[in-house]
Amino acid sequence: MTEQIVKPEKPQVEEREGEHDEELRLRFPGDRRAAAGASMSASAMLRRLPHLVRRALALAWSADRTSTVLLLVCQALAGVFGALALYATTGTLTALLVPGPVTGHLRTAAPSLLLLTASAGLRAVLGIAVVGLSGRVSPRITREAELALIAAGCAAELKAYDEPAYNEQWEAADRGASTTPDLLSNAQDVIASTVSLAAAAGVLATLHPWLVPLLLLGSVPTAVAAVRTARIHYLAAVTTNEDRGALRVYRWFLVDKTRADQVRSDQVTPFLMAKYRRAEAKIVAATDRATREAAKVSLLAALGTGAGSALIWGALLYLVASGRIDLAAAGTATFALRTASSGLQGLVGNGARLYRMGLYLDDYFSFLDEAGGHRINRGHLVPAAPQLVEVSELCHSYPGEQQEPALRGVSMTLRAGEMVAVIGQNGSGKSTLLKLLSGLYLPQSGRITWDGVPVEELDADGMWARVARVPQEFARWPLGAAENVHLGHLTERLMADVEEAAARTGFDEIVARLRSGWRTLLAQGWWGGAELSGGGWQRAAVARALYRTVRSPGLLILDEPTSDLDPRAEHRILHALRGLAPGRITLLVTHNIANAAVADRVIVMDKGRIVQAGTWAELAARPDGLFRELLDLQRDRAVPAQRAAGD
Ligand SMILES: Nc1ncnc2c1ncn2[C@@H]1O[C@H](COP(=O)(O)OP(=O)(O)OP(=O)(O)O)[C@@H](O)[C@H]1O
Repeated sequence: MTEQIVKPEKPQVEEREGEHDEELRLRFPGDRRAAAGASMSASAMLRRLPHLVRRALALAWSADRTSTVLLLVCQALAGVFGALALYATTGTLTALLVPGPVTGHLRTAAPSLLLLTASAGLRAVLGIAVVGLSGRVSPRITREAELALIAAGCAAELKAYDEPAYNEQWEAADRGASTTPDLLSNAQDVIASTVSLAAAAGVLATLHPWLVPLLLLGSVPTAVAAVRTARIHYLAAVTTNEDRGALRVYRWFLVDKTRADQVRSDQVTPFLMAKYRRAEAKIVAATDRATREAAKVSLLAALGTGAGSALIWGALLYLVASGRIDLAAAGTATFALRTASSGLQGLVGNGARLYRMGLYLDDYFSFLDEAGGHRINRGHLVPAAPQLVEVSELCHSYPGEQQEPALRGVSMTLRAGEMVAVIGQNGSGKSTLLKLLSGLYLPQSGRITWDGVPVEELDADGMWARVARVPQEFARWPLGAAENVHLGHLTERLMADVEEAAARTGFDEIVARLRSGWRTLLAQGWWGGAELSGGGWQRAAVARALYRTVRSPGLLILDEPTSDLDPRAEHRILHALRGLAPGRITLLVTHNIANAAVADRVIVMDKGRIVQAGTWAELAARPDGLFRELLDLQRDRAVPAQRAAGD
């Protein structure tokens, strides 16, 4: 009998938005930033601009001094030659437009013509130099801005990442960083337009005193509209922050290698794509709204500008008709007016762009200064490896209305040479406790002291230098096998220490099977890269912590370090931990109650509290309590059917 092959149906996607269809929200709320942007008036921005331009110049300076100086010089000279060319043009026109034989006029106009040709030529050459130098400086500024942003991000306290506001500030700063090189070129354009406008206005002023005020009056609608539309677009960008953040997250989850298998086997693509489309639709709607609003403003401005033009050309006609200026002067004025209005338009357009960039850059530089208000700012005492760590009444809550406190009044004492196992159900606060003991979070209430000194008074880097840890979700660094162990912390016996740490976890056996051994890049998908098994990566993570103990850290903190390991590898690591225990404080979180027996003491956590403590044997001997319950459950492997059969 043959089985019929049925074409599988495409998975149906729930398109409806309901209570079970949550969108990514509130992680990137843009409302507060939008309010801040909306309240930043053009005059306030005008006051801040010199400061922002100075900082952008400082970035350019640190990126490439020579090119920055050359760029500024070339830009200034181009402006000067532009102005000279304009004066020479008006001189030429004045000489040519007077009545009489043209040959005579040509002779009179010759010096102006010569000046015009030379100035225009030099300006063109300088313009090319400016483009070339900008092309050189811009990518360097981008890199410099990016590095400064990354450094500021790394200088923030870990708790910042739990705050939605921090993510919002990071997003805004990231966008600001990408506008830094544009700010410089835009500032140059503003300078160039100003020079050209000033030159043309100078010419107009000599022809008749009315012309300049009229010209400026006529440009008011364009200027107001330019600033308003800049703000409209900025606000549209800011209020769609969370949706753009969501797009990035969906995109990343859909295309990243680490989840590629689940994307396929769970057939999640249509579902996430639908969410992607919904987020994108919101951005498009906001952008369309902004475009419509901006178009209305521009239309009104165009009407105003038209009226302004009519006014100035009417005034010029009146001046000629009433004999206040002659025909030659009128010709010159026409030319100067065209130059002036194109300079003015450039000034207004670039000024408005500068204003908009200023809003973004303000976000960027504020983040650099404060790391989103979370810059690490602790004491300066550099600690030695602690002999005694005391914890008293420690509490910790993560931000968010949904969150119960993760730790509620934890007290404990840890002594050098002691190994303590921490067990408890999921969410009982074990990892949070380890993060506080590692100095990654500071106590919100209660105290942690190292040899009597509160952790707030210790230098953060000095503290972390004393800690070796295996986090629950350890990094799979896209680095070489040896680099994955030493992470750039080089010891005198570098490879011997790396190999020794690896031998304690069995990572050495895995490396021995790699074609390029310790030099193998652990990043599949890159040339020469290799991928490890889950257990292989965990062995590397534990080897990394053990390598750090070579530099004698005082705390060895391991959060489920053997969860992915086979029994042989697990046994080897527990054995190694026991061997390393003298001389340091070792903390081991494990869900395998049997493994906790390697520790001198076991503490049991429940709902953020320590509910039991003692040696493994003492706790196991008690007839009740959470430890006993968890142990019994772990030992009970008879499924109900087997039990029934045994009855
Ligand atoms: N970064 C975070 N932001 C918000 N809440 C968090 C964060 N990390 C942990 N929590 C919450 O804090 C509580 C304690 O979490 P923790 O990870 O410390 O528990 P745990 O005992 O290590 O759990 P598990 O055994 O599942 O690893 C949980 O309710 C968890 O949802």
